[in-house]
Amino acid sequence: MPSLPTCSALLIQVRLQTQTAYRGIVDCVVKTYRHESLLGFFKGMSFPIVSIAVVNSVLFGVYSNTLLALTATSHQERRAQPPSYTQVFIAGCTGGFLQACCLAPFDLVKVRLQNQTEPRAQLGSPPPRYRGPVHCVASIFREEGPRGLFRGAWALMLRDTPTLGLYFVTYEWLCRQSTPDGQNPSSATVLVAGGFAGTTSWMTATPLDVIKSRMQMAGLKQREYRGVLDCMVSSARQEGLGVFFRGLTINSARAFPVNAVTFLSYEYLLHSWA
Ligand SMILES: C[N+](C)(C)CCCC[C@H](N)C(=O)O
Repeated sequence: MPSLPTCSALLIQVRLQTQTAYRGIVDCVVKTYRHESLLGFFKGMSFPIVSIAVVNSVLFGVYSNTLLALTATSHQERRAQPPSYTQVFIAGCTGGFLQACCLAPFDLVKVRLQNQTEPRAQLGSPPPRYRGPVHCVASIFREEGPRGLFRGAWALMLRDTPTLGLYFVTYEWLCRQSTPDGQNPSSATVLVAGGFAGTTSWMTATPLDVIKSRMQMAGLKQREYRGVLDCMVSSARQEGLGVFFRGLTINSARAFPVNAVTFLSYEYLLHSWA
């Protein structure tokens, strides 16, 4: 997960969405590398390494337990009596909503650190605003209050609730399309269906992802927004409708391999524990 391609994709996505200094993906990569060296691409990634495990357990745990409650069929019986897509969607939305609550403060810290463009500490150069994740949490707490740690949380919940519903529906649908009735999907099917589920979900999530990142940066140097709607309207007025698609390419490309592996691990764990 914390590989160079993954970290760079996440960093570039956030910078393209919240800063106007870059002309596109390549320009952002070049400027980051020149100014901050290879290490610059890993900025803000130490917290996500911890939070990914927590957040994914909440998402998949809540999803499968909600499905269990809705259908009253255990995981083993599920291939013979598959849940309806509405049930899958509701369970996905529930998982998405609760994972967003856990993700909010971690994601805020990640975005703030990723947006620091200062090169690594050099003698005589002014230090960056945040020295690291813990210092970042403490500074936000001090400067913006405890609620400051949940800046952008509403936008995050709006982004994740429906799009994670769609995530599980896409996955289930693709698996059922390519698997004979009553059988378990093959590993190849799981990888492809998981990949497409990630890409579809990220494509639909991108407009609100831009708004979420901008709201997380507000309170620092950028202007304050009155809410999600205000941020949408003023971003679109100033930069045109294209603003809602910033980071789309990079989000969807990164999502394929990441979610292919995520679903393969999920299916593997379900079968080895059930
Ligand atoms: C809902 N939204 C599209 C935002 C995320 C869905 C996929 C989550 C996964 N951990 C990933 O990072 O790709």
